Amino acid sequence: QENPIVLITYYSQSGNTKTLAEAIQKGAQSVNGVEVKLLAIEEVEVSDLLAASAILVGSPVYNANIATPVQEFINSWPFEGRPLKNKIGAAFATGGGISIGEEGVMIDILRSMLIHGMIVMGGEEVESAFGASAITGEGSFSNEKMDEIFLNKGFGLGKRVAEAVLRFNFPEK
Ligand SMILES: Cc1cc2nc3c(=O)[nH]c(=O)nc-3n(C[C@H](O)[C@H](O)[C@H](O)COP(=O)(O)O)c2cc1C
Repeated sequence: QENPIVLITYYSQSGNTKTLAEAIQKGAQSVNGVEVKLLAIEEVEVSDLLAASAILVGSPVYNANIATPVQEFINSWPFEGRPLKNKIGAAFATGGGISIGEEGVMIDILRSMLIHGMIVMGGEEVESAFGASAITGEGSFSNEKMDEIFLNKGFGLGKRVAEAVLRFNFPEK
């Protein structure tokens, strides 16, 4: 039998959300028994969504909201018959500044997932309760390299989602 698939997908203009997605990928890959796929949203086919047992979606914060291409991507998901029901869902986001949008963006993503009947979850620690988020442009977090604190949140989210997939092992609809 093939391993269940964890799909990590993101939109990223300047690379930050992709970097966080890669940390999530490492966390998911640290769990034996799952296949991990990392794709930009524009590369995702409906078949990728249907084949996945878990879907993690990441967006940059744009004017305190989810980036439009990410919302359009989610709006394109198949809904008739609710084929994404019972898949595990999680969110991640990067924002330039502290407390100017990332939490809202993650909640927006989780809300859309709930409409699809997905089972949503957050990260490992209370600091990633809504998902993994990173600040990329304020104070000491404006470095070229993403701060370790955020990469660890990403790793923890990926690991937790992969473990949940194995634990629940939802039957395919
Ligand atoms: C049009 C636009 C609007 C933005 N608005 C916000 C905002 O409201 N709050 C915030 O924290 N960051 C904001 N940012 C900063 C981005 O969220 C941040 O740089 C993010 O890490 C970019 O992700 P990326 O490198 O994956 O494209 C904005 C960036 C752009 C381009």
